[in-house]
Amino acid sequence: MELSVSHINLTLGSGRKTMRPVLRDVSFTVPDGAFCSLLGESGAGKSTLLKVIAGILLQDSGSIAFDGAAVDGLPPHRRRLGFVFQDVRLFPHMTVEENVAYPLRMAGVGRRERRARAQELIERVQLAGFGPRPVQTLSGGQAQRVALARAIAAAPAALLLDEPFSGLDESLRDDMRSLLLRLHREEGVTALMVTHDANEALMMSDTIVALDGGRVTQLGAPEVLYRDPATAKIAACFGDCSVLEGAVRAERFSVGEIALPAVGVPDGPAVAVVRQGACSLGRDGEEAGKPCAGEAVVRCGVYAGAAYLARLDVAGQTLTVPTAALPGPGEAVPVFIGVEGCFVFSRPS
Ligand SMILES: Nc1ncnc2c1ncn2[C@@H]1O[C@H](COP(=O)(O)OP(=O)(O)OP(=O)(O)O)[C@@H](O)[C@H]1O
Repeated sequence: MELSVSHINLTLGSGRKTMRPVLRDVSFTVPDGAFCSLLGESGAGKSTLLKVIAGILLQDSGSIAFDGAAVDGLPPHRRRLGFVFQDVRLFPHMTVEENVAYPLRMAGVGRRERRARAQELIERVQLAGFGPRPVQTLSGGQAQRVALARAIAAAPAALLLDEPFSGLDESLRDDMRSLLLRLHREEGVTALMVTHDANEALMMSDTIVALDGGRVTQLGAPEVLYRDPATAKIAACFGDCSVLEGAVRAERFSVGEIALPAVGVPDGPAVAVVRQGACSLGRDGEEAGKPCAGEAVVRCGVYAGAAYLARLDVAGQTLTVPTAALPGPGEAVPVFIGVEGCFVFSRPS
C-alpha cells in the first residue's frame, strides 16, 4: 500500500500559552512495499506524526491517504495498521500464541486458521516452541519478536514502528534489524519506522524523512542524506564529527587558521560539520591526497582503540582528528580535510 502524508499541520497544548505547532506542513509518500524511516532528534515530532497516520491524533489540516484514498475520517481500528512500540505492549495475561493470533481473532478469522498463521509466524521470528509460554517469561528480545509477529499477523496495509529496538541491548539490535527487514521483504508490507539513530536509518531504509522542529528538512535515499545533507544537523547525525562556527567569504569558510571550501554558500556567519573520517594529520593527510586546511594546535589526545584522537584547538573550538601517532600538547600541526566529509552551511546571524 502506498502511504501519502500531505501538508499535515498540528498544534498541541492545553492552553493558549502552551499551544505550539508540533507538525508543520509535513508531506511525503512511502511507495507500496518500501521501508521508510522518520529520523529526528527528541521532540522533532516523529511519534506525533505516527499517531496522526494511525488516527490516534487528528491533524488540524492536511490529509493522510492509503493508495490514494483519504483515510482522515477512519478511526484507528479501521485503518488496518500494524504497530510495534519500544515498550512492546504485549497482552500480559495471554500466551505468546494468543498474542500473535489476537489481530486475527479481531478480524474474525476462524480458530484453526488463526492457530496455523500464529504458529507459522512464531517460527519465522525464531521462537518455535514458545507458543504456550506466558509472555511475562520472555526476555526483552523475545518479547519484541512476538510484538513483530503480532504486528504483521493480520497482513496489515502498513507497519508503523516507533523506536522498536531502542529498549534492547546493542548486541540484540542488529539481529532484530535483520529479522525486521526479512519479514518486511517477505510480507511486502509498507513500513514506516521512527528512529533517532541515523545509522539505523541508513542501514534499514529505502527512504529517510528527516524531521526537525515538526518540519521535513530532507527527504531522500540514505545515500543522498549521507553524502549531500541539507542541514548541519543532518550532516552531524551520522557519527563522529566536529562542528566549527566561523564565517564564509568568497566561497571559503574560515575559522582560526583553518579554511575549507564552501561552494555556493553565501558570505556571512556559517557552520562547518567535519566528519572525523575525512580528517588526517601531517604526513598521513598528504599521503591520502587530502587538501591541507591549515594548522591547528594540539590541545590533548585520547586513545580510542583503532586510532588516537587528537583534539585540536581552532579559535577556542575543538576539531577532533584520528591519528596513528599522537603529537604532543601545544604542538602546531597541519590538518588535512577531504571534501567528501566536510559540509558548510549558512548560520542565521
Ligand atoms: N499532547 C501534547 N501536548 C503538548 N505538546 C505535546 C503533546 N504531545 C507532544 N507534544 C510536544 O510535541 C513535540 C513533539 O513530540 P513527539 O513525541 O512527537 O517528538 P519525537 O520526535 O517523537 O520525540 P522523542 O524521540 O523524544 O519521542 C514535543 O516538543 C512534545 O513536547
